[in-house]
Amino acid sequence: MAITVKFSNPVRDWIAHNLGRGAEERDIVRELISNGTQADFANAMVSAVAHALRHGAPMPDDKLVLETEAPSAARRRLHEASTMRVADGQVRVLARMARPAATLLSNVLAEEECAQLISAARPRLRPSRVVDPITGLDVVKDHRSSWGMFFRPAETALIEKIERRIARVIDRPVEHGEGLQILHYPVGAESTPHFDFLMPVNDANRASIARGGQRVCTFIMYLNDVPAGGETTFPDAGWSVVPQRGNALYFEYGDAAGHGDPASLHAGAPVLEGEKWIATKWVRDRVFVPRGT
Ligand SMILES: O=C(O)CCC(=O)C(=O)O
Ligand SMILES: [Fe+2]
Repeated sequence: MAITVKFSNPVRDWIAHNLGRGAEERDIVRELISNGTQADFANAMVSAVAHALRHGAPMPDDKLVLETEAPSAARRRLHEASTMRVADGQVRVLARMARPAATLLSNVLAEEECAQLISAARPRLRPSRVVDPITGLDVVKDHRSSWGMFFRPAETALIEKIERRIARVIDRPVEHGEGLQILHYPVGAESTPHFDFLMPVNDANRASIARGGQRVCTFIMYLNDVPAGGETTFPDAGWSVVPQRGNALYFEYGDAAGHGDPASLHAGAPVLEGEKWIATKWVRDRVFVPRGT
């Protein structure tokens, strides 16, 4: 069974125009969502136009036919036990979510490890860059932006130890992980709604997918307590996770056919008081080869 949604031609042309300028699909989806389009539809509209452009197929005209069957929800891979033994401790499961498939964990990082990650990252932080959905250019946003840096895989003994622990918890090979990213959000900074999976609409994303396949899951570790704000929110699911030092949020979005789950749309809410530090590990379908190696 399928449903038909109205898809006005000016919106279609606006999407095609931005794809043609090299804007990322996820940024165009985000822009549509912030203008009131439901996430599933925004995703479907942008995919339909991108598909037509890529294959020289006719553009959708005035309407879009969607299969009513929901994209298969990512299968939750974390096992059912309430605790998981790792080399140097025990990770505890606090909560689970069916869609997006997600698990909230505590006792993932020790207080000392959080402090060490922050002090190793601090001198290497750079303003986070985003792709402008209109121009497709990589730009530093404004004062609301976060600051970030990447560690190389296994860069130090501490990073290697944490990467092995994550691999054990999520039951995927350590080699499938991208380098660990540290993000720092000062007061007022946020991360607007986005998907973590990569849309193969520009050269950078296609090259990235070629270096390890699609992203399939995300593991966010909270390095400090945030006095107010800074939750990781899932607008479609109506769920938000409060940052607490040492906890981690795991969520999945890859299905067997390599499609991202639209329910995995997420954001970092503005920090209202204090600051927020997180460490994120994005995990690929295959062995990830870092750029320039
Ligand atoms: O800041 C957050 O809580 C979300 C971060 C995020 O979306 C990411 O690292 O991919
Ligand atoms: Fe994200």
